[in-house]
Amino acid sequence: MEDGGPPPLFSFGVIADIQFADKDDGFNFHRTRKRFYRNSLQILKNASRCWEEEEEPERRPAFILQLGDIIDGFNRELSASERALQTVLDEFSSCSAKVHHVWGNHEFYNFSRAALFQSALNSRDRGERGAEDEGGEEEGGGGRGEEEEKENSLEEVYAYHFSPHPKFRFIVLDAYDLSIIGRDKSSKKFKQSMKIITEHNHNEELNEPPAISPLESRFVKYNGGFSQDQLDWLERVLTSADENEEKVTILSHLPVHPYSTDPVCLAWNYDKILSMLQAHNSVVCFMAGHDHDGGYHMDTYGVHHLTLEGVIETPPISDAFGIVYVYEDRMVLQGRGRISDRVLMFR
Ligand SMILES: Nc1ccn([C@@H]2O[C@H](COP(=O)(O)OP(=O)(O)OC[C@H](O)CO)[C@@H](O)[C@H]2O)c(=O)n1
Repeated sequence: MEDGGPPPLFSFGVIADIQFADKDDGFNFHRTRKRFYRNSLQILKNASRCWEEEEEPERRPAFILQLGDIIDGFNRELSASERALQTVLDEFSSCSAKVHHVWGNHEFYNFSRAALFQSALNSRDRGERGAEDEGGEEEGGGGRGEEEEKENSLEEVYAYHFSPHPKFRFIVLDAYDLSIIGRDKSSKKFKQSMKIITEHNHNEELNEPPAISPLESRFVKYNGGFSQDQLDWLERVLTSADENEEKVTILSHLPVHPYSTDPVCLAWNYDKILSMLQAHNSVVCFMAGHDHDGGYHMDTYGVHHLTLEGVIETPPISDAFGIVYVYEDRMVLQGRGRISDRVLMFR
């Protein structure tokens, strides 16, 4: 694809739901899909090799997007979370590009939110602007008390943005900002999240989807949503991107368009974020993981919703990763294995 034309402006690698565990193959909850826990590392090796093989500087990934669920929750019960994470990170480090990590449900099965902030999975650089830097507070903050500091740390959001090339911006979102996994039970956000989920899901087991309608099925414990603070921050970042005529790609573990995924994998308040994306001309693409079958939809506003097929449910004869080549007017996804090639024209 694109042979003989001008080189891209820059390129990046994509991969989702690696869910590595040093464990024999198994199945998803309903035993409809096989999960290849060990082979997922082999697919990551294939990806690293492929990303490193690119020789032309503009085609070599400038960065990698890891869309969440880097190791499987089973590691927790095997007391192997740290070891498994290190194994996967070692594999990523054989690749010279910086990895931007998105957090998914399996991150929270293995680690507390506080531990994640301290870990290598916090890929936000010092220079990158995050949600708490742009909260609209007066400079100096007015001298917060100890209690307020404690409360704020419980409410922390893992969301930031970066610009790898003039006029292009990538935004990492925290889709488990509102969630009953990963939030401290004493936090306001946990209580708010419990209220949201129990208003919609009356099952004793909150991982069991409500059967009222396909869209309502998203109110499960293994999903989450975006707090109003995070949405307000995103609104400000997108307004600034519109003014600067940037092209914005948003990254989240959870998809937000019902046609880009099985609705059971949607973010709880997908509708709020969707209308915001559609109102900002700068937004060109929303990338997610979580639904291991993958999905794609270009909405009526021309925003591309790409849900990447998960490594964990990819049989050893195949692959699941890609390289995206970015041009002035489009992004060209070259997929490997079960990920399809796609041309994503900018609106
Ligand atoms: N009906 C269900 C479904 C799941 N569970 C339990 O919920 C946890 C998370 O499920 P799991 O399928 O492992 O989550 P993934 O993020 O790997 O996959 C998301 C989508 O399924 C991909 O398409 C787990 O503990 C299940 O046992 C449940 O109790 N009841």
